[in-house]
Amino acid sequence: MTARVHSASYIARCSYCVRRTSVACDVFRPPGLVIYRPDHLFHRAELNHWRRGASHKAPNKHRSYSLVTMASSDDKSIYRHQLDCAIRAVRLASRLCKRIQLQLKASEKADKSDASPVTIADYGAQAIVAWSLQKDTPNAPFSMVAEEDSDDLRGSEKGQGLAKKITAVVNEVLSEEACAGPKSLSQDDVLALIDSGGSQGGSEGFHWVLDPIDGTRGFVGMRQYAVCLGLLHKGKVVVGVLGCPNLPQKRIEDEDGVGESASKAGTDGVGVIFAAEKGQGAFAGPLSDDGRPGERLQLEDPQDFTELRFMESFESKHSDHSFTAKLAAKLGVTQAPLRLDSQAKYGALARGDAAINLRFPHQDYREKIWDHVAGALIVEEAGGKISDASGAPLDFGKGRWLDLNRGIVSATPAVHNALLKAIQEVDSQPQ
Ligand SMILES: Nc1ncnc2c1ncn2[C@@H]1O[C@H](COP(=O)(O)O)[C@@H](O)[C@H]1OP(=O)(O)O
Ligand SMILES: [Mg+2]
Repeated sequence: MTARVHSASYIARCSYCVRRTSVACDVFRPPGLVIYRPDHLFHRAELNHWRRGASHKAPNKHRSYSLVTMASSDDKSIYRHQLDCAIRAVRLASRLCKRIQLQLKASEKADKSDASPVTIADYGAQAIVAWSLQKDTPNAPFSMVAEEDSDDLRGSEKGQGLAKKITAVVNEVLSEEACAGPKSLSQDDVLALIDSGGSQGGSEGFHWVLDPIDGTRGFVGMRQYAVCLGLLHKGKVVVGVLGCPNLPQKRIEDEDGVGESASKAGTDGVGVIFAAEKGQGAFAGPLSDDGRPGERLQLEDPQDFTELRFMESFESKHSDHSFTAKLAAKLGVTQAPLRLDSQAKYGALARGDAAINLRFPHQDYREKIWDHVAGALIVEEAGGKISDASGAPLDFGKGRWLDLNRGIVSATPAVHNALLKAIQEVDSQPQ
């Protein structure tokens, strides 16, 4: 279909390698569809600049071309680059979390009711993700909707003491990173990085969405937790990454596979990263490897609903276990539920450890977008479905909150349909 194919090169800043570089414009198809080499993606601001007018010149003297519009294939190239940035950020933050959890585990005298280790890990992971994303996209406008802010770290003596410890551990982790350079971050740098997560999000533009440690109770309890990072574009999730340092790399057969798993973190077979890009599938792989995870995930509906298993929160305070038991009975499910903390459940669903993930918080709990953005895309890209309890899609473009009917259900497609029906039936039963 291509009328004529030109090839050209010009100088631009490549946001992949961050250097000024001569880049081939491999294919140019009138009336203006431009496809860039996938390994050299341009900074968004430059793309926008080119986008604005109907007839911009390529940014050097070599040749001029009419870059009329960037087709959606270019958005996809941006997503691919952002996915790589997100994977790097999540791996780095997971390393920080793992380090703190193992210290907590090793300390005989650790006071498990002391909230400071998880606090340090939470803030530290947020700072590291912000640092890594900003480093990888140096000229892009940066917007991040994240759970933490530094208010509690600035005023009191205790807060300042925590800020000092957070800064130390962030620098410790960065000092092992070749790309971090020799300069360490000051306490003010770290607090500013934490506060860069204060965006309100919305349905326009790009927004990173971060839960630095999802499942804080799982983290303290040495069970499951996840570093969860997603990217919204025009209110839709286009990139999702979950770092699950304590999740077995093999499918979980029963709860014994995930009990107190912190001691196994970092050992062979433990620690998984899930990654998905809109329209390009979901993948899983070892958290300790480099690069994109390689195992493609593809969900299939089970033949026999009685054989399937559902997942729910480990904490009964977070999801109504008695309601989910009624739903399971309605579907004819006989297996005991798999109870896991955090969005690790979405990853486990996407790779087929269980066919359903149910979340029915108690009344008055208001969901936040960072608790579902990354996991939702991973489930959908693996071929699953996610919605609220009425079947409505989740709208992540309304700000920091996720307002919905009640509950969030995700499952393989046919099971999801059956679930929505079962919810209606259980709801209409006399109490
Ligand atoms: N009362 C609550 N009801 C429902 N979810 C809650 C409640 N309190 C905290 N959460 C959130 O539930 C998520 C964990 O769910 P699960 O138990 O399924 O792993 C976490 O994001 C946690 O928030 P936070 O991240 O602030 O700890
Ligand atoms: Mg959370």
